[in-house]
Amino acid sequence: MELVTYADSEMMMIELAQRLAGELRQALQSSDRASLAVPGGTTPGPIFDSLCAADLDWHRVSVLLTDERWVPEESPRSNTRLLRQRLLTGKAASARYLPLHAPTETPEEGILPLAEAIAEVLPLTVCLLGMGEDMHVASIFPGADRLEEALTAETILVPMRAPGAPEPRVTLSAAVLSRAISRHLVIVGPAKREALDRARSLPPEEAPVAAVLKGAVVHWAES
Ligand SMILES: O=C(O)[C@H](O)[C@@H](O)[C@H](O)[C@H](O)COP(=O)(O)O
Repeated sequence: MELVTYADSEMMMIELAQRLAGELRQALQSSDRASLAVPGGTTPGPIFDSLCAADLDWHRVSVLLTDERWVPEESPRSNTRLLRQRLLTGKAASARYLPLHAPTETPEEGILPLAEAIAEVLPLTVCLLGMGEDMHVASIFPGADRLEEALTAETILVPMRAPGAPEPRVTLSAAVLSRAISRHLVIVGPAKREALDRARSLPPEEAPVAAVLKGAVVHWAES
């Protein structure tokens, strides 16, 4: 992996948005379509605010989440809601959105058609990832019920229940995430930097992020 450090997170978010847009633009020069997977959580909002204004053929881009909490879109915990408010707006409003949530009670009941639609845009052209201090990536948590499947199976989408996650989740598998043509991990603060350093010498069962680090670019700002 490559580590890029920034003087402050505000600059990092702007530069990273430009880089992601540049990679998508370049991919669209040689392909009809490109795909972009992004995380939810609290970190990527400012990246979305810049990226949604990028000048590119958004109607040829499929956008999806790396993982979603199984909650209705009206919930403040919904990553879809974050995406609609801050990424799928402005110029990016014409992107094709591939949902990771369906109105069923459990993810098991709803994910099959979602996974079939995602299969059509693989491998991902560009994948942005976040990471938790517990070294989870997307919703692949240490101690989760289907951790092994998410780390080793060829499945596209895996339902997940984890001790640290208040509701069921659905996540792209490590197989899908690690095959993205371009992979970026964005983290802020000393605690996440320490977690990243720890993860580099741990097996993915203990530090799931380790499964996607090879060939990735990590972007870090102290604050
Ligand atoms: O839905 C989510 O929570 C995410 O996609 C998740 O993988 C996130 O990237 C990390 O938990 C970091 O979250 P923060 O950015 O909030 O620290």
